[in-house]
Amino acid sequence: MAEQPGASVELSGLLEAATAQLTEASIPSPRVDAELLAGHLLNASRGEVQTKVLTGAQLSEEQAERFNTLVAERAQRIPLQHLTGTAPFRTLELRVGPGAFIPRPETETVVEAALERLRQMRSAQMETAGVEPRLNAVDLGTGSGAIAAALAAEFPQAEIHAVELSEEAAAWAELNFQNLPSGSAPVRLHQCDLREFPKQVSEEFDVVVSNPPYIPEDMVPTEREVRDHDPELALYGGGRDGLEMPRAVIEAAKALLRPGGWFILEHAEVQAEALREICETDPSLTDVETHQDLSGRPRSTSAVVKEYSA
Ligand SMILES: C[S@@+](CC[C@H](N)C(=O)[O-])C[C@H]1O[C@@H](n2cnc3c(N)ncnc32)[C@H](O)[C@@H]1O
Repeated sequence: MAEQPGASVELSGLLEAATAQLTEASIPSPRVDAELLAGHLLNASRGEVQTKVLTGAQLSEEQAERFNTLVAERAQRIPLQHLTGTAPFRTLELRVGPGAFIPRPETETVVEAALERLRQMRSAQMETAGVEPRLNAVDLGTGSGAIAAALAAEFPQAEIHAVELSEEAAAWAELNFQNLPSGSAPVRLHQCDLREFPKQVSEEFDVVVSNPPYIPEDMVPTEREVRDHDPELALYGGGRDGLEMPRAVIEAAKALLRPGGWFILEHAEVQAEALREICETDPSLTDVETHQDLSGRPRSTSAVVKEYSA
C-alpha cells in the first residue's frame, strides 16, 4: 500500500509504540516483528521501512489503524507469518496460513544436505554415463511445500514429488508449487498418507527427504504460536517417544528408494541416538549419518539403501 498524501501519523512513533506492546506480550523479537508488519502493510522490505523511519515518513490515519490492528493480533500470539501470509525459506518466499505448518530455519539445513546428495549423484552418473541423468526426489509430509519447492527451485534437473495427508496443507503446497520461479523443476503433489504412497507409485526414487511430525506425546510446545496455530497433525509423531511417524518415514523411504538411494529425515535432538540405532541395525541400510543444524544440534539422520550384493 502506498503512503497517502496528507498522511498524519509518524511511522517512527507507531513503531515505538508497537515495539512496547509486543515486548509487553513477550514476543521474542518485538522491533523486528513491528518492522516486518509495517513492511507488509507498506509493501516494503524491512530495510526500506528503516529508511522510511530515518526520513520521517508519515502514514495516513487509515494505514496507522490497519498497522495497529496487525500489532494487536501479533500481541495475541498469532504467528507473524499468518499475518503477513508469507514465510521465507531458502531462496523462496512461501505462501502460508492456517492449516499448514510454518517452515523452520533448521529444515533449510536438511534441504542443503539433500541438494548436496543430488549434486553428487548427478556428477557420478554424468561421469559414468556421459549424459544428464534423470534424478528424482520425494518430500514426505510436505506441509506448505517448503522442502519440495526448495529442491525444485535449486535443483531444476530433478523431478520432484511431494506427499501430504492434510487437504488444507496440500492446498498451500499447490499454491506454492504453482508460483515457483521460472526454470524450477515441476512438482507433482500427491494427497495421501505417506505410509500408503509406496503402493501408489511404480517408479523408484533417488532421494527421499522428510520433516515428519516427531514431537513426543509429553512434550507439548510451550510457544503459543506453535501450540495454538501449527496443525496437530504436523506436530505429534505418535507414541510416547514421538518416533512412530519417523519410523514410518524410514519404512516408506526403504520401499521408495532404488538400491543406492539416499534418505534424510529431520527429528528432535533427543531422538538422534534412537534413530541412528534404528538405521544402523536395519540390514537393508548403510552409511548412516547424523547431521547437525545451524546451532550444532543433531537434528537429522540420513542413510543409504544397500546395493544388491552379487
Ligand atoms: C512437521 S510438518 C513439516 C511440513 C514441511 N515439510 C516443512 O518442513 O515445513 C509435517 C507434515 O507432515 C504431514 N503429515 C502428518 N502425517 C502424515 C501422513 N501420515 N502422511 C502424509 N503427511 C503427513 C503434516 O500434515 C505436516 O504437513
